[in-house]
Amino acid sequence: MSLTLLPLPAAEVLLDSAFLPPTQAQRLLLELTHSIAWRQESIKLFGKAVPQPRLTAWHGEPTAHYTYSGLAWVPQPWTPVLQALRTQVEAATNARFNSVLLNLYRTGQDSMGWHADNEPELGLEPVIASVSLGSTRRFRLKPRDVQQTPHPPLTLELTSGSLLVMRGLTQQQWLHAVPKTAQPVGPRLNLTFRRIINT
Ligand SMILES: O=C(O)CCC(=O)C(=O)O
Ligand SMILES: [Fe+2]
Repeated sequence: MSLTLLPLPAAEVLLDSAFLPPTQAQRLLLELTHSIAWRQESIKLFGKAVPQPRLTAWHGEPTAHYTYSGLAWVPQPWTPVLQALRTQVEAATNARFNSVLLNLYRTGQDSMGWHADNEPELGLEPVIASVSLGSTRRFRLKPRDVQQTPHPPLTLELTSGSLLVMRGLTQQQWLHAVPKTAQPVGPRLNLTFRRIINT
């Protein structure tokens, strides 16, 4: 399959719903669920530590320092499985990545709020490549400023083995989220490949 550009103003969002064969996606889901040292990090909200509603892990080159939601992340080293997937993602996107953030949404109650991946370490127009494994979850996108970018919010169903790419102005002009769902859903594992620019 191949990446298809979505017709959005002031954004470059591409989706390949069949990036990985279902058997590889299933194998990766099981392998990563068990081998990654998942952690539930807390973020500080009004001085109070609030646990994030998902499990996370961060792997990459030792030089790829990163601050995320006020947390200083020390990357774990690449594993052979993550390296192999990175090679596949680099070939499909024609981009280079030096780190990957992993998110495990255990149930429909796990989620990610509205945000942009616009940390200075990522540069002005980052390429972010997102691989989804396991249960389908809704991925929401909306303009940061609807006056400036008139477009209604949209929802993508990110299925197992899909590849979503955000690049160009997407992180400057748009926000994205993975909302909670009341539907009974199994675990979903998401990997976002990133390039950290250390200045
Ligand atoms: O789980 C997803 O699809 C999105 C993850 C995400 O937005 C992030 O890690 O910044
Ligand atoms: Fe994000």
